[in-house]
Amino acid sequence: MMKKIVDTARQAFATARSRSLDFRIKQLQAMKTMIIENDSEIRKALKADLHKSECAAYSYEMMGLLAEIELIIDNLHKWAAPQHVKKNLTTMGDDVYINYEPLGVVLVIGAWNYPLVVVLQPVVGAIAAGNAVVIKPSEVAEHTAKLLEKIVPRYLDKELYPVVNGGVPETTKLLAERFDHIFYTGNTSVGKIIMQAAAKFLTPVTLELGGKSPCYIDKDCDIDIASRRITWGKFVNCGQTCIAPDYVLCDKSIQGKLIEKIKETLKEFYGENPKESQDYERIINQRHFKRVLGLLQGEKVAIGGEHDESSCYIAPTVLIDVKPNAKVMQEEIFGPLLPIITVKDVDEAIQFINQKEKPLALYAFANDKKIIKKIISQTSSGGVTGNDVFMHFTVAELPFGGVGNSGIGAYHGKHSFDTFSHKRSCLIKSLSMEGVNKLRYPPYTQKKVDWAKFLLMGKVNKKKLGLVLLPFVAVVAAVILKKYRWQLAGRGLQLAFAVQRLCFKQDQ
Ligand SMILES: NC(=O)c1ccc[n+]([C@@H]2O[C@H](COP(=O)([O-])OP(=O)(O)OC[C@H]3O[C@@H](n4cnc5c(N)ncnc54)[C@H](O)[C@@H]3O)[C@@H](O)[C@H]2O)c1
Ligand SMILES: CCCCCCCCCCCCC/C=C/C=O
Repeated sequence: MMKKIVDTARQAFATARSRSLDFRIKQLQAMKTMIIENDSEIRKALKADLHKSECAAYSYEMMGLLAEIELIIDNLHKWAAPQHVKKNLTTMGDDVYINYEPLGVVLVIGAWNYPLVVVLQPVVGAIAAGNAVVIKPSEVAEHTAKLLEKIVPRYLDKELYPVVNGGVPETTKLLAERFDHIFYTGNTSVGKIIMQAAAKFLTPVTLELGGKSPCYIDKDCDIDIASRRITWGKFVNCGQTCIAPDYVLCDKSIQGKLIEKIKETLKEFYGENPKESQDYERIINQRHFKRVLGLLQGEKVAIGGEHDESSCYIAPTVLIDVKPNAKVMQEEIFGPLLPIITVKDVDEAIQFINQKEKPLALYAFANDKKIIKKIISQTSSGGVTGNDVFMHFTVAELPFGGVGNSGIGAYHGKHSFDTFSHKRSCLIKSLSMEGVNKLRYPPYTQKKVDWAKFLLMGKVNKKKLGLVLLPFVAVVAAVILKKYRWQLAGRGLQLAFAVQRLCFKQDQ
């Protein structure tokens, strides 16, 4: 069955219909219509999967997706146009450019935490670049997965963009097929399985993974503001956000104030009892509920800790005086627990961060921007936001992706288009002016080497410079005199090559 789906997509790609820019734009417009016309079904599915409110479903998933589609539609002609490049003296008369080409049949595998946007946003980039795309939503967010299987074929080309649902056995079968690119979003362990499967066919991969994103708070900082921003980023979607601040590093002297402010903010955001708030999500399933709860064991709870297995509810929870070797510090939390670890200064924080795998995001709060710049220059992470959380993710011009254990490659906006395109180097020469090529043909002489150095590397023999420069100056002048540009440019080039031939004759 998987073979048939992939073969059909490949045959559809071979018809070349996905290469037409008009076709790509129509498919992207159809996806936009799909989101708008199925607005309420999408919100219902996200509510059923993660208890997302209608507003959160729109602002954290649909809005970003619609913005991405619009950005790509508006820019596609510009991005897909051949990109002419700087030439050297031997290729001056040639057509030299980068051609953006689709890769072929791409597999997009999504995760469950933002199950609409993390599946469809890469698909938007892959369609924009002209590919066929096999879409594999996460089975863990089953309502959204089923909805996508139902609505995508109603709006998009069924052969080019099939949706495949299923769990590990189905995905394993899918991975046995040959793809031209695999774009995977999910955890690092499965990322390794994806890469192994891709290696069999030398298929390139983009791996959008996770990790423990640190958050440093300098003691010279507006704790009130920092606490509000961190509370938002940590507890939105019940902590199940790839770029959520995983843990806080701060001076012991500010720990008390931080807790007090987070407590106040939680009350403001979610009321006295977050369980009753429309805006507080749930853990995706019992397996993850048990996993997150297991990380609480033995820790000192300063805020929260309440939980209810039947509804997969875990209250926003803050842990204090957490030891660096605690269980909660050994894996990405991906739930509403915020451990605070005290450090004596920024250097100790940097050392702490650098002892761990490179995270997907890094946050630093400080009044003094130099401290933030110091952390940026002495650590590594997929992305950084200073004095806030998440915001680098929202800028389409910034590539979004990890580094090291947090991922390979990046996407968003033009970066998505690039990820799913092959940049093909193209050079088209005229069949005339063969004389110029003499220097590359044997028998070789030192003179020929000198000429090659001049023409390809710009290394100049000063004696000949004046003689050779003259005709090229003519070419430049011709370009300036637009009216006669082509005739004069042609004459100038002929003259330039004639002079070169003459020089050769003298040299031989
Ligand atoms: N970088 C990002 O953009 C981003 C976004 C969202 C989530 N994440 C990360 O994803 C993780 C959470 O997602 P998850 O991994 O629990 O999601 P998940 O369980 O939904 O798995 C992701 C996908 O991998 C597939 N899969 C699972 N096991 C597999 C196997 N053995 N072989 C082949 N395919 C398999 C699933 O079917 C699913 O489609 C976190 O680490 C989070 O940080 C990263
Ligand atoms: C009314 C609320 C508007 C808030 C908009 C902020 C958007 C922030 C986007 C964060 C989305 C994170 C998606 C993450 C994927 C990884 O897990």
